[in-house]
Amino acid sequence: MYSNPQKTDAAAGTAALQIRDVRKRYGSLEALRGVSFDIAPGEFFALLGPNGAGKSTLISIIAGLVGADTGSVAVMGHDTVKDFRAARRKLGVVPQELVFDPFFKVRELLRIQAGYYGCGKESWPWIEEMLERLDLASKTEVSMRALSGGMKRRVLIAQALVHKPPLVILDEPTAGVDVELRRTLWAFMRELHAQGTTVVLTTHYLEEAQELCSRVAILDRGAVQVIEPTPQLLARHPYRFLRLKLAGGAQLPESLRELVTANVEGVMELKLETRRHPIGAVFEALRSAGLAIEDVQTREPDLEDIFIELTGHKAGNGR
Ligand SMILES: Nc1ncnc2c1ncn2[C@@H]1O[C@H](COP(=O)(O)OP(=O)(O)OP(=O)(O)O)[C@@H](O)[C@H]1O
Repeated sequence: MYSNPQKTDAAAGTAALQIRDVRKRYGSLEALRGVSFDIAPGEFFALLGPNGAGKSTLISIIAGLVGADTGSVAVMGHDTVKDFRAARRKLGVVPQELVFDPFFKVRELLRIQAGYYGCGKESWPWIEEMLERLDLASKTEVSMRALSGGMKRRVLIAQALVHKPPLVILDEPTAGVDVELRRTLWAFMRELHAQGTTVVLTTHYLEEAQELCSRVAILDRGAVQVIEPTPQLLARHPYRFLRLKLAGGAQLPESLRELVTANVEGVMELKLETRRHPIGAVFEALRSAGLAIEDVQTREPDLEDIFIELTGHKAGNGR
């Protein structure tokens, strides 16, 4: 079983991840402009942002793969530069890119990876458990180069977890993967989280972040725009959406047209600010214009709406 990796660190009150004023330039481009935040042990945290926001740069700095120009990062209290080895042992990163050694077989690769962290045969039962859980049991003797993209991603996930790190960072783990792997991965991560693992996730699928993560940071142009518990972020926007289809394909009265945010085959979506446009007033305007409603639905704003409002970008999964 996966023993609780968090107990000692949580008891000591140490942040799982502490980021202090991290800056990074690539030539004239400021990829990170002074990023600071903490993640507490046991959080399921979403790091979101449009393309180019700086998420992967920040993750590479946390993993010690890229150096920050200034600032510091500590994983479970271990500085990622001064105390690199200890910090690295506390961290598992599932990278966005499929990077692997093509010649190793799956089980062999995982055992070697465990060895890098100083874990010997005592880690083998955990490796076998992960092979089962990630549906890799039939691939243990297959070499990496012969695996499909989805299977390679499963191995990368196992590779990141091989030393049972208390902090796991997943960089776009579900980009381009099938529904089955997505389900397997989230069930597995939820279980590890329930046992004490701190999880940080970047994703363009905001419904995943909304469902899984208790707190969200939105990074944009190298800076943290917002960092809040998910329910608070969802609740602070005083509007809702009304989807309407009018009988006979009729058009809306002039006074309501400015509220339309989408119109697909006669189904219109209106964004209603709760105070300025009470729903009753919309129905009243339709009734006095002699218009009949064929279908109606309301929808609360979700993380995707809030992301668009804050960054001016779609997160990437469309709707
Ligand atoms: N090695 C590099 N050399 C030069 N510029 C880089 C390098 N790595 C990243 N950048 C630039 O830094 C900015 C931040 O990139 P980064 O990959 O961190 O963003 P991201 O939020 O992870 O984006 P995505 O969601 O597309 O992965 C981008 O403008 C990118 O082009």
